[in-house]
Amino acid sequence: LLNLTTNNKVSENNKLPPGPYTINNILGNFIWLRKPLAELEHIIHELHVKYGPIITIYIGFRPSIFVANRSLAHKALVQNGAVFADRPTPPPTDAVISSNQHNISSAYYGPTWRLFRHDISSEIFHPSRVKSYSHARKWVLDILLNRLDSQSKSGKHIIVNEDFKYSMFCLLVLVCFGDKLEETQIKKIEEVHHRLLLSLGRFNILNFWPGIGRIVFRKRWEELFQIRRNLDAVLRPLVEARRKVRLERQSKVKEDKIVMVMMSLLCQEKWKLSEEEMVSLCTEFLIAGTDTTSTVLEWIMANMVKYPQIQERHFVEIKGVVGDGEKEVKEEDLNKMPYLKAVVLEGLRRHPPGHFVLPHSMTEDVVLDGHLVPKNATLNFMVAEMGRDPKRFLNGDGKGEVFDIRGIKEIKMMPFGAGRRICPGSRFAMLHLEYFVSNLVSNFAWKAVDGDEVDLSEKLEFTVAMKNPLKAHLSPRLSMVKRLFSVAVEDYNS
Ligand code: HEM
Repeated sequence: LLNLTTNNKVSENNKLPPGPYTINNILGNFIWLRKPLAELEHIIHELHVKYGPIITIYIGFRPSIFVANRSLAHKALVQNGAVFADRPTPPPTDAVISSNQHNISSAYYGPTWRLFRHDISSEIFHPSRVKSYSHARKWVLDILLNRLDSQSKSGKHIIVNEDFKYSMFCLLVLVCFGDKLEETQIKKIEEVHHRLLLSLGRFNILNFWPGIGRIVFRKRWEELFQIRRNLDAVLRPLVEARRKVRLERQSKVKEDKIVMVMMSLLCQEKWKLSEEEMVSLCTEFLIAGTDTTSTVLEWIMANMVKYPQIQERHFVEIKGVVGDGEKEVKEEDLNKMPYLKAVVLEGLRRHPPGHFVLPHSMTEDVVLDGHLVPKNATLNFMVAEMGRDPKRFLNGDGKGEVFDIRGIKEIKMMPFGAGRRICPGSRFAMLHLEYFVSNLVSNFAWKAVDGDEVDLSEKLEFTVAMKNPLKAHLSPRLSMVKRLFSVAVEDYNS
């Protein structure tokens, strides 16, 4: 019925979207596999200019189709969401970390994915639940402000990216395990995840002819298994401890409902997870949420430093909402700040942490824009390119319609993806971005380092990060009373 009504029916006339390689050749595959991702993005852009908004290349042994057009993305992901919501079989190295697709991002579009996704959306990312982690956000904000404050006292500039990453990581650890862990414990968990992220690129080659690769690249495989063992070693004790707490609390169901965190969810009988699988889901949660959010935070603050008028306008907005003398911007204040929301959206539009979404695949052969999109292909979307449309997100008076980041009616940009596989943490991430940006501006005046302009060039790490990390001078903001007092003291002294 869907095929008939949307004209997606495959006929013999439908061919793969155009592209440079129409036959699946081994040499071609190898060339693509050896290209760094950043270079690949540039080449795919050039191919779109030459062949149009939907193209095919061969990466690995199957056709890879790329879409660069927002309305085509909407047609696929939103209007025909179910057909385009599958994931390709992950490469063998991914299976080691994801415990054979026992996580949300790599699971096929089927009952396991539906169960994970439904529960995590309703129990962890539901607006009321997201609100209930406000104590965690305040705790982490205080850690971050204290770190920045003590560094700012030295009078030297600060490089903030490690502090941002650490804060986001602490926040997610708290939402994952429900306890304030010791700093040494958090550091250990962070270290193994960091090591995993750093090594991911090196493991790509293992997926090319994995059979032979197991012999030729024996040491690198061993390195991957060692990372998996390290993850197990730091996370399993926490998983076991949480399981115990849950057993002890079984008679007090209500209490457990209040402290619903990721681990409570994983321990549910219906999920039937082994400890190894729980570790994989925790790792996915921590990895998916940390670098993505902290990178965008750094990009937004970099723009605030480079364009002081944006920082000033937001500071005036803060003063209009929280009042003088009050430094903390509370979560309930955020909805009264349309300019802040526009700044965060603009940050996501210009600097999405992923320039592509995760690879999609199709549940059946289907037609998109007159082209065949076969079941065995992978499909991806040019997120960064789509966002470079020069539209802005603030309506004239700042009080108009709220911008829909999920792109249900129309996709204007898609930093979180769109449709059924849209990032389930998008609301959570947006709240964190707004809360941290606003409090960072409210507590400190951010200034560029003399002679060292903010450089907005990009570098591909796990996310697309700043090539030259943000450096800034931070000076604590004073309230009006304190400001008048310090001027009076200065006058008196002089
Ligand atoms: C600024 C922050 C973030 C950005 C820009 C972002 C972006 C994305 C994107 C582009 C996808 C792929 C969508 C697709 O394949 O079509 C995704 C998937 C996902 N994200 Fe996020 N994300 C962010 C934060 C988070 C956070 C905080 C979490 C959780 C703690 C999270 C968890 C996930 C998961 C589990 C998936 C897989 C969804 C699925 O396959 O069904 N993300 N995200």
